[in-house]
Amino acid sequence: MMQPIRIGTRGSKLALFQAHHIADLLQLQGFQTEIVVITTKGDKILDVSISKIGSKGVFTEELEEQLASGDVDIAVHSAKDMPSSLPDGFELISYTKREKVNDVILSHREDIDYKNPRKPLLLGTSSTRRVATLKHYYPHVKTVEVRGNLQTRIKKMEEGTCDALLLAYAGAHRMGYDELIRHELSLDEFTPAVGQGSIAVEAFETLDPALKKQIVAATHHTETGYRLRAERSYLKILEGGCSIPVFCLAHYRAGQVDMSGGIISLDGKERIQHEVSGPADEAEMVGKSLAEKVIQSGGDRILKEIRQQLNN
Ligand SMILES: NCc1[nH]cc(CCC(=O)O)c1CC(=O)O
Repeated sequence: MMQPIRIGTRGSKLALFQAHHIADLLQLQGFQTEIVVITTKGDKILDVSISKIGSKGVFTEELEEQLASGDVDIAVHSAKDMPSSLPDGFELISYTKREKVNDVILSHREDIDYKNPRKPLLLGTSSTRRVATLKHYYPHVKTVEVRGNLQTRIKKMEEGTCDALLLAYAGAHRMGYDELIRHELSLDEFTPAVGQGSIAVEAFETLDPALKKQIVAATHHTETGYRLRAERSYLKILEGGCSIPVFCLAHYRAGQVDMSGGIISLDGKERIQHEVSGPADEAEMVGKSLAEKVIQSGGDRILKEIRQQLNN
């Protein structure tokens, strides 16, 4: 009998949900699966903001060690959490069908009105993109850093740390918190982070090519793939780790990718955004052309300033 496909994942509820989703897709094609939980540095360090630890690899390093040693066949991640370049030999081989990509406001309270400057509001988030975007469009909204997994964040909100949380719809939905969603934020203002809403499968170069092909066939969503390739190519040039507020969203339409994306200064004062379109089978080129447009119109200066501010 064939060995089960060993799926490496972090142990958070969201990560396990995502790993089980991949397992389900593989089982539908007749594969046996086994889920292997791996603890990463990022799971252990809870008291320091990720933008200060340096985002690179804190949630992926241990998973990649086990991929390289062959202890697991694939690793499953939120596509959004994956750096734009992976270490040598590693590859994102598939992306699942993308969830709704919006950010949402989650709260037990029903009277959350983020648009009204006369209503004080304290939003919990730990994303520099979301904080800067709020400062830009809704400067009256106060923010407080709330870290940890979704369950921890909700607990902190219940303890009074904040009135509401600003999160990705995808995570809130996967964790079953739909009934707490009070607002779905517009994609024009809160353009999501690259890859938001899709689950990525990572493999090492030693994975058997025939098996790899079957895993891709079982888990990959072609349109999402074009969108994410375009967005990740944009991210690669902007070198935006998750601490740098770059944003980008690609849509797929009749063989084309249409992209909108940019960068926002940490204080929210400057926001650059551009749009590009191009053939989906040249998604990387399209992402690159968007990056060049953003860089040339002042994005390089904003990026430099952000790097300096984060290093202080
Ligand atoms: N930054 C953490 C993270 N990574 C992926 C998700 C949600 C799921 C997704 O976007 O695919 C979240 C939570 C959030 O941003 O609110």
